[in-house]
Amino acid sequence: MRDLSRVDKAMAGPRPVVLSGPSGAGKSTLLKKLMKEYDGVFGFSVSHTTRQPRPGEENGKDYHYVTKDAMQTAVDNGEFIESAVFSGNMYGTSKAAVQAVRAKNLICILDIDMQGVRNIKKTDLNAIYVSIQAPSMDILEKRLRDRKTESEESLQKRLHAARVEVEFSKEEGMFDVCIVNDVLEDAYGKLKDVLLEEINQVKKTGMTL
Ligand SMILES: Nc1ncnc2c1ncn2[C@@H]1O[C@H](COP(=O)(O)OP(=O)(O)OP(=O)(O)O)[C@@H](O)[C@H]1O
Ligand SMILES: Nc1nc2c(ncn2[C@@H]2O[C@H](COP(=O)(O)O)[C@@H](O)[C@H]2O)c(=O)[nH]1
Repeated sequence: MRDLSRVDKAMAGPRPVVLSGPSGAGKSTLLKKLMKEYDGVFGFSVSHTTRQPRPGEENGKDYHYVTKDAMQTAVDNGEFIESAVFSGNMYGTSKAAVQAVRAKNLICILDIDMQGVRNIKKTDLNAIYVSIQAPSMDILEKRLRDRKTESEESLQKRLHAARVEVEFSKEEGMFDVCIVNDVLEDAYGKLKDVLLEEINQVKKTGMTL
C-alpha cells in the first residue's frame, strides 16, 4: 500500500528554513557553507534592502538593493511576506523571492531578523526556525569589528539589537533549535543534523523526477 503521508509531504515541498540571530553570529557564513556543500538542494531567499552593498556583495545574489521609496512602494503594493527596519535600513522578504526557490522544489533559506521571524510565524510557510548565536557578546563584537563592514554608529546599533535578539531567542516556542556558533565546523555539523530529513527528502524527490 502507498504511504500517502509521504506522498503528501513530497507534494507540499520541503519546509523552508529560517536562520535568525544577532548580526555577526555567523548566519551568512553557515548558510553559504550549506549552499556550497548541497548544491541543488538549498535556494536562498534573496531579500530586498535599502542598505548599501558591502564590497563583494552582488545585487540579486546577496540582496536586491533598492531605494527607500522603491521599497516602501513595493511593501504598500503587498509584494512582501514580511518587512522590517533593522539598524536604520529596511529589509524584506518578497513573495517572489520565496516563490522562485520553491518553484524549483529547493529548500528555501531565509536569513532574517527577529521581527521577520515573528511575521513569518503568522504565515502558512511551516518553516523550521533555527537560532544562530555567538558564544558571548564580546566574541560577537570582535567578529563584527573584524568583519570591517560597519561604521562605529552602525556597529553600536547592531550590538544593541543583538542584546534584544539574544533575549528573543530564549522565548518559549520561538525556535526549533538554538545553535551556538563557537567552532564553525561544530556549529555547521549541528545545522546539518537539524536539516538532514529535509535534505534527504529533496535529494530523493530530485532523483525520482
Ligand atoms: N565560528 C566562527 N568563528 C570565528 N569567526 C566566525 C565564525 N562564524 C562566522 N565568523 C566570522 O564572523 C563574521 C560574522 O559572520 P557572518 O557575516 O556570517 O554573520 P551574520 O550573522 O550573517 O551577520 P549579519 O546578520 O550582519 O549579516 C564574519 O567575518 C565571519 O567570517
Ligand atoms: N526581517 C528581515 N530581516 C532581514 C532580511 N534580510 C536580512 N535581514 C536581517 O537584517 C540583519 C542585517 O543584515 P545585514 O546583511 O545588513 O548584516 C540581519 O539580522 C539579517 O538577518 C529580511 O528580508 N527581513
